[in-house]
Amino acid sequence: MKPIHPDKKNIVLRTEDLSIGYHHKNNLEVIAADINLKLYEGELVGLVGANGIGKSTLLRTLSNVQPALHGEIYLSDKEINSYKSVDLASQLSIVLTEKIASKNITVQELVALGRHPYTNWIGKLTDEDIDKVSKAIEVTHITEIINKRCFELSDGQLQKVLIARAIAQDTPFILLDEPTTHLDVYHKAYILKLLKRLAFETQKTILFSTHEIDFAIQLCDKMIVMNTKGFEFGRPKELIQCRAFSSLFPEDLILFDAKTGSYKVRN
Ligand SMILES: Nc1ncnc2c1ncn2[C@@H]1O[C@H](COP(=O)(O)OP(=O)(O)OP(=O)(O)O)[C@@H](O)[C@H]1O
Repeated sequence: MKPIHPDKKNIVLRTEDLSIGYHHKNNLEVIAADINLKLYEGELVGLVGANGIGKSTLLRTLSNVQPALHGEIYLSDKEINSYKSVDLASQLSIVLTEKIASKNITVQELVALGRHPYTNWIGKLTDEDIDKVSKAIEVTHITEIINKRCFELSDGQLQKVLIARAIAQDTPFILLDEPTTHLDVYHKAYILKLLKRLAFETQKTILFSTHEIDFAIQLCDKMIVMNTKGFEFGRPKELIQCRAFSSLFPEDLILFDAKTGSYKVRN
């Protein structure tokens, strides 16, 4: 597939003056403010930042799991709060690091749950649903484990199955919270390359949070770097040039090496 010229791509997610955070009794805890983002179709976007900086809070707010403190979120040009939940599920899929409620179901059944927004009230799958489930299983390379029950899976296998469920859901926008936690270095790269391929081949917009900053720099089209002063958004090369990664952590222990795009421990 040929890459589409950026000017011809549609905006899938847009935020206007978004503030995220929490209500504590009479106080507001603002985690980040003035977030103005535009994510286009076909982009793989990595969200990075130190522990507790607000990555999960941002992902939960963008997926309408928790309310924004201020500002607007537009998904496919429609304000996110104005979607009925079944319509939102056809626009947006979320992969969280949550435990599966019923681990007794098979991999095939779990992936098929991704078709839930499109099935009738008894959940009967049409030929199109079955086709989408098969394709999701194929692209995530989980064919060999489809009959396993979810409690039998390793963390890495389960992670791939949850991604397959999101692919079967076939939404223009996919959000993933730390999809590579618990994976070995090979499978971290495998999952991130799979997301990259998906964004490119299916023109979906994929936003994921990660602590694998060096992999994200190598693979992402754009990145969001959250820090204590706010956030920076752009192509990895531009972010390296404006020293966004250098100021991410205190420099007493580790230093960002702009040449290799990775952190080095100070001697
Ligand atoms: N449900 C909650 N109620 C109140 N405060 C919360 C809640 N969840 C998270 N926070 C606070 O919001 C801030 C951001 O947390 P968040 O989980 O978004 O960070 P994160 O960047 O995803 O962290 P990590 O990399 O450690 O997963 C933290 O100070 C956290 O204590």
